[in-house]
Amino acid sequence: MVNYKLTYFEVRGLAEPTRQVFHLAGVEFEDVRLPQGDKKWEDLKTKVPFGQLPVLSVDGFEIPQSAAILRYVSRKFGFAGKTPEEEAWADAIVDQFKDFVASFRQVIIAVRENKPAEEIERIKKEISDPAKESYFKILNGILAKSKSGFLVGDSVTFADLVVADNLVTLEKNGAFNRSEQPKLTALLEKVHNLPKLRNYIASRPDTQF
Ligand SMILES: N[C@@H](CCC(=O)N[C@@H](CS)C(=O)NCC(=O)O)C(=O)O
Repeated sequence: MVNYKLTYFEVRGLAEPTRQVFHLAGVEFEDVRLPQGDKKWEDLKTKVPFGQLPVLSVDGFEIPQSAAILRYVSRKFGFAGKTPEEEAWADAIVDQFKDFVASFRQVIIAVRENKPAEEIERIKKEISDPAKESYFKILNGILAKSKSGFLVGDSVTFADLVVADNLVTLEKNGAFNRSEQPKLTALLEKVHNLPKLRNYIASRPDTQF
């Protein structure tokens, strides 16, 4: 049996879609969640391939970078799309998600740097709000044409997991309102009600990110 160990911090963040692929596939893995500020991290940081987490160890072979890890497990367990074209669409949606997240990073940095509230509001209005509008429009357009209710093809892919988990984060941080987004809400609920995910979602640690 292959030994999988996924190491990350005590949040959903960049590791959550990969955790969900393991649950969907019914494949056992060690889900290591280091508490923020854990002293172990100082030492581990010098040892992991790119000095950051998440890292997936596969029988001791370490893979860094969350997107590479997620694609690797999704391909291996059948959640990457059923054809090269579906795989390309799953990748495209995740790339679009990354563009959107980049717009939010500026708000997070401004908050961290204790920038005045007006400055944070300005960044939101000029960068994050239009980016969210465009991202939601793209996703709604895809879902309007989807027969399955999933973003790609007729079954769940890692693109659905990435988008759904980000909707959770947006909702927890006041940037996603279910009553305003029926299609995205249906996607989120569809993913969370997948029989192999339902129990995990209900029992996982509740975190802001
Ligand atoms: N592009 C990388 C980013 C990884 C990253 O930023 N990891 C953060 C946690 S979300 C980290 O390891 N922070 C601790 C540090 O840099 O010391 C990925 O997607 O895996």
